[in-house]
Amino acid sequence: MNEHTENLDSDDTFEAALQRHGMELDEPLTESLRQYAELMWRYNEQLNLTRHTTWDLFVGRDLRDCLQLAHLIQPDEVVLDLGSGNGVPGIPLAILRPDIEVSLAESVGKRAKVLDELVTELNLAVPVYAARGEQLLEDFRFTTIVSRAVGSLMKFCRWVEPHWNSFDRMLLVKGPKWVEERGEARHHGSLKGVDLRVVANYPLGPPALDSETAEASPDTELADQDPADQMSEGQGVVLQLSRKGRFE
Ligand SMILES: C[S@@+](CC[C@H](N)C(=O)[O-])C[C@H]1O[C@@H](n2cnc3c(N)ncnc32)[C@H](O)[C@@H]1O
Repeated sequence: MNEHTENLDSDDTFEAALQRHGMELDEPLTESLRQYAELMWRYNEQLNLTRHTTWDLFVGRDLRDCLQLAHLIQPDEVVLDLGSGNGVPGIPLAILRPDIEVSLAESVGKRAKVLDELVTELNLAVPVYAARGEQLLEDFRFTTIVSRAVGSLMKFCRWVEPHWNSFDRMLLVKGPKWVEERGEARHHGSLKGVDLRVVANYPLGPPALDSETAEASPDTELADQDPADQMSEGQGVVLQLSRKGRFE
């Protein structure tokens, strides 16, 4: 057991955490999500993937963000999780919404390999690409790109700028710093021609904490860049970015 798993509270249960956070899920979904978290925690012993190693953190941070996204996606959508890392939000989204197609893009090979093993063990039809998400847009089309804790708004706008024909919209999970990021992106002209809307707004802070933006660096262990490092009170948001006049 390493430092990232030793906090596991064996007295806590998934069901109790769901109840504390006011979430109700059907039994088959609960079982699949439990299996995902437990598998991810097992891989976490070899490769630091997350610091969310309690049911409270898994439910209050990871699942909370994924449920917000799950409500925003239309039936039959084709979704790319860009910068999937430990599988959030893509894997829970694929479990919560079996009617949509989800793919994962992860630029660091060893993390992509773990994601591949996770989806295989979970029996999910979810392709995993060991690639930069924006490069995938050269060959594939998606209706929605989802992402959490991968890069600033400005960075995302720059990555996808040449590829707007390859997707309809992005749904980015952000913490309270999104306002600063919007200022930076506007300052650099990155939001020109982009329609930016807040499509979900939900409280952060105990017991449901934040999924703040962490800059992704391939050289850094994933758990060291974990959104939990930047916990703060306030509102979590899902931002929708689309090309002006092209997505209603
Ligand atoms: C901080 S982790 C976030 C993981 C997960 N999305 C979450 O919310 O917990 C960011 C991940 O994005 C990956 N990444 C960064 N830029 C990427 C890109 N352009 N395409 C694909 N993966 C990328 C990094 O390797 C890292 O695994």
